[in-house]
Parts: sequence; structure tokens; C-alpha cells
Amino acid sequence: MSVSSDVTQNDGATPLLCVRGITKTFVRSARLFGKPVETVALQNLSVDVSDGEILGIVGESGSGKTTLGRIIVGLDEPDKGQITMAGRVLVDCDGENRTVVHASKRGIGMIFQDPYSSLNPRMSIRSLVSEGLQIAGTLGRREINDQVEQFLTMVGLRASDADKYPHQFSGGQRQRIGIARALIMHPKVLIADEAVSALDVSVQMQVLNLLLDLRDKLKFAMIFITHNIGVVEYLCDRVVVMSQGEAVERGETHAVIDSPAHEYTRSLLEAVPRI
Ligand SMILES: Nc1ncnc2c1ncn2[C@@H]1O[C@H](COP(=O)(O)OP(=O)(O)OP(=O)(O)O)[C@@H](O)[C@H]1O
Repeated sequence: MSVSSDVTQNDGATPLLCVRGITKTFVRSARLFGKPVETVALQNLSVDVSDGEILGIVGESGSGKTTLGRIIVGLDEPDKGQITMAGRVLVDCDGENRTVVHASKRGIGMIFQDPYSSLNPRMSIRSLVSEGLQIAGTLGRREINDQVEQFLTMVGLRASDADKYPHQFSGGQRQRIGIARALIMHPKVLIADEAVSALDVSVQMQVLNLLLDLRDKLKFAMIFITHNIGVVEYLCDRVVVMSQGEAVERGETHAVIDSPAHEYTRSLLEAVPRI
């Protein structure tokens, strides 16, 4: 059973981001004479995120977490559903005329699991971090360089690191570069997809603490996608538990973890390491 109608369990204020009734089916073409294979990745899923809030999306592999993140940021289109941010329609796939605002115009940033493969090895850190600003074309070279150095320092790197290349950094440092690259665009919402899963546990804690500090400083909201409920417990104000493309449980993180109502949440708590 999904709980998609029960989406406004925040403080009652109008949410910043409203995601409503998202449905997505992938169709893989068959080999030779077989039928195409359909996978329902998301089924009528709704979530809300308030200003400055950290929402955890937790669930096992294949539950639809990444698809949800990709649809919110604009890397994928849903079959059905709506997304609004601060009252502005970003996606409306319910009527006859579909509205899908381009990713670069949404004010939503994303950081990925593998900071190495998500950073082009041939680009300098300066080019990587400033790419969004260069494309936007609103700032001059000097201002862009200042911003790059400011954001590198903010994520715990040095201004002089701007002239290095991704292979010169550790996994944790590369994730910091990915964070600077996303935050330099001043997103209202940051989506982190398994952003610490590839890192050693001690480095995971450093990156989680950095994200908490940056959220306090820059006031963005965050959707943190993970299979690790221990990370949710440490970081997230609220959590949505997903199974097979549906939300099976949601609420304040500590309420859900202390007394999980759904059998699937209990199995996640038993199966997944706590940090
Ligand atoms: N491009 C695609 N083409 C076909 N099927 C896809 C595609 N992307 C995702 N799927 C399928 O949709 C379902 C949900 O996948 P998704 O990656 O969103 O889950 P997830 O919870 O993020 O899993 P993981 O933690 O393993 O990344 C899975 O069954 C997956 O195989």
C-alpha cells in the first residue's frame, strides 16, 4: 500500500518543492522476437520538501530512488505527474500539453555517487566547478574565478586547487569538488544520490558534516537518496521509505526509525548498517 496522499507531514508551511503523482515506466526493447520489457520504476509517487529541510529517500536497490532524483533535477521525464517549486511549475505531465522545464532553469542541483566518473578527467577543477556559471553567461571571468575560489574554500579545499585535475584528489576531496560544482549555482534544492556510499566511513562522516554546515550557511533544502538508513538517521529531518516505486512509509526520521510501522521499513532497519 502506498501512502502518497499523506505528503504534507512537515510543519504545515507551504512546501518549497511539491512533487505530485509521479509515474515512470521504462520500456526496454526486446531482443529479436520477444516482447518489450516494461519496468514500473515509480508509481504515483508524491513528496514534499520544505525550505532548508533535509528529506531522506531510503529503499533497497531498484526501489526507484535514483529515477525520482533524476526526474526532479530534470535528467529524466516522468510519464505522469507534476513538480512545482515555490509555486512555479517545473513539470506538468498530466494535461494534454506537457510542461518540462530544462534542468538548467530549475534551481535544483545534484551530486552523484561516484565523484570520479561524474568529473571529466580532462577538465581542470576551475573549469569543472565553473561550468554552470560559464553556460549561464551572466558573470565575467574575474567574477567567475572569485566564485570558484570562494566555493572551493567553502567545501574545505584550497583556492590553488582550482588549477589541478580530478586525478590529483582523493575520493572525499572529489566529492567536495562535486559539491562546490553544484552549490556555485545557488540551488534552492540539492539532490544527493548515494553521495557518500563510495567513501570510507570516516570520510563519509566528514562529507555529511560538511553538507550539514553548508545547509546551515547557504539555506538550501536537500533530498538525500540512500540505501543506508544509518545515514538518514544522522542527517535527515524526515524520511520517505520506498519499495517498488511507491512510498510505503514516511514521517519524522526519529519517529520512523524508533517505531517503524511498515514491515519493509523494519526489514531495512535490520538489513542495513547503521553509522
Ligand atoms: N534507463 C532505464 N532503462 C530501463 N530500466 C531502468 C532504467 N533506469 C532504471 N530502470 C529500472 O527502474 C527501476 C528503478 O531503478 P532506480 O535506479 O531508480 O532504483 P534505485 O532505488 O535508485 O536503485 P539503486 O539503489 O540500485 O540505484 C529498476 O528496476 C531499474 O532496473
